[in-house]
Amino acid sequence: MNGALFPRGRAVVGDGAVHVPGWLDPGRQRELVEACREWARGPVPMRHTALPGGGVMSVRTVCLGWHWQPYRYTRDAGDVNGARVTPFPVWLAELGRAAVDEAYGEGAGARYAPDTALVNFYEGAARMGMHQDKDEKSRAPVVSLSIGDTCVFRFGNTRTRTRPYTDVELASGDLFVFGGPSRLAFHAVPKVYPGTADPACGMRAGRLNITLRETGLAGG
Ligand SMILES: O=C(O)CCC(=O)C(=O)O
Ligand SMILES: [Fe+2]
Repeated sequence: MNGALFPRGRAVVGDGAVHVPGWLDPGRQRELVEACREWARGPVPMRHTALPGGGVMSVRTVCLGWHWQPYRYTRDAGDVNGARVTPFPVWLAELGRAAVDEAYGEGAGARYAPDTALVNFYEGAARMGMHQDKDEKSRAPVVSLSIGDTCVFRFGNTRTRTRPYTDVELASGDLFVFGGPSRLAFHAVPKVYPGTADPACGMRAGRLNITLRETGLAGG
């Protein structure tokens, strides 16, 4: 229950969108934080993604398996240092399958084969505006894992970047899966609450979010 005064329950936020609070225990969170620290070192360093309009994203991101840059996936990080991205670990795909099982029921994750992860680090005033995850050819679910500070995760609809949407608090250890009719729903992180992370998660400050996806792209 994470010591919360009001234990947060599992919630279906939309058709195919499931929030499972506290899915990762503190030991698993610390392992993921350690892995993220390693991935952030390179060969492609964690960076503020440059946007086509000239701005940069406020979060810092490092990718596994395939490198995402607006708005495509490549093996090499042409917009950073040209290096090939860190391979997608087998154990992370297994965690993804367990997450899909947890969200949709035993066996649902059997064929889930994520081949890319975006690791986002939010510190200070970093946030993320309303967008769809639509650069993947596959429409397999997105698995989202959160560690560190609690945030507001805004989960909207597939038609507009405006209402109706639901604001959900994602805390350290929470799982959120969106697939099926919700796969292309607009979503955002309008706010992170600084200093809300339980130190047992392995982070002193900031928020980590790892999304697992299937690119639907072949080979390498
Ligand atoms: O940080 C989050 O919870 C969401 C991240 C996200 O939407 C993305 O990386 O596309
Ligand atoms: Fe997203």
